[in-house]
Amino acid sequence: MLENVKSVILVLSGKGGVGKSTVSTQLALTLKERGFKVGLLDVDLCGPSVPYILNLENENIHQGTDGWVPVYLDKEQRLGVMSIGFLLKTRNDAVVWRGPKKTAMIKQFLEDVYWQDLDFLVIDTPPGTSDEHITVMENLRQIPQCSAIIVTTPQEVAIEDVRKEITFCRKTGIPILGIIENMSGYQCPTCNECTNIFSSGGGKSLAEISKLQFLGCLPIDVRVGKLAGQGLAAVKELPDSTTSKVFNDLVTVLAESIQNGS
Ligand SMILES: Nc1ncnc2c1ncn2[C@@H]1O[C@H](COP(=O)(O)OP(=O)(O)OP(=O)(O)O)[C@@H](O)[C@H]1O
Ligand code: SF4
Repeated sequence: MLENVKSVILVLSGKGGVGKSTVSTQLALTLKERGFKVGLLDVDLCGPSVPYILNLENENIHQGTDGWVPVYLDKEQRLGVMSIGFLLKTRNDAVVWRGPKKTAMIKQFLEDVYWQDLDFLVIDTPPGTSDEHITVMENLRQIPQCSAIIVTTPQEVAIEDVRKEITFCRKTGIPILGIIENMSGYQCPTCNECTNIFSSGGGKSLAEISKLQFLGCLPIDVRVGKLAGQGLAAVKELPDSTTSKVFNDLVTVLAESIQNGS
């Protein structure tokens, strides 16, 4: 049930492993820290890692009178989480369902979860442009306030996949809020020096070419990697980090967008 949701943010990536779940969870945590009511929906059926990242692996979802009740990270219920991972016995249980069963499950997740009034619903989607993607997109097309953030890494191959993702979004009519470049250089935890291990700037130039907003570069930061499994927000634990700045700036953009109703 999405009637009580003001704004839906899809987090997309052209391929797996680029940090989509890290971005989805840190975005949801930053929104919560900034005082918004947030839902995080993990429909990445290939690798539902959100319960692990938020340290909610032993939690269960249950059916309430109004629908499935999300798992709340905090007593105040400011961040509710729903993931296919809650239905699996262990994180390593691969979801081997075939297409129709997967799409039915995603549809159910979009329609039958009882979200209380939310400012933002962040959706961690499966990588690529698969059937699951199309189901998510088709169901979200009708929501007036739905937009996408695309996550990429600086390398050429990832960028090529992102081009396909942009074309896909444009075809489905979902507005793209912008591009984030993750794993953009290695940030030394001791001196904060950032070293570009591979190339850099690919995400930014792709944003320019595609006439999209560039939402920032997130470096590889081992401290951010270590937050996974603990459910902690980089903006709170590492307030002086580049990661914290990028997420705070992104939330400022999102806050303005719901204020303006755009
Ligand atoms: N900026 C970063 N700094 C340090 N580690 C990172 C960063 N981004 C991601 N990671 C680490 O890289 C790994 C992959 O990240 P994540 O699970 O977020 O990617 P994904 O794109 O969601 O992958 P999948 O497609 O498998 O779901 C994780 O171990 C995560 O902790
Ligand atoms: S300056 Fe270089 S060697 Fe020194 S702590 Fe930073 S990255 Fe490590």
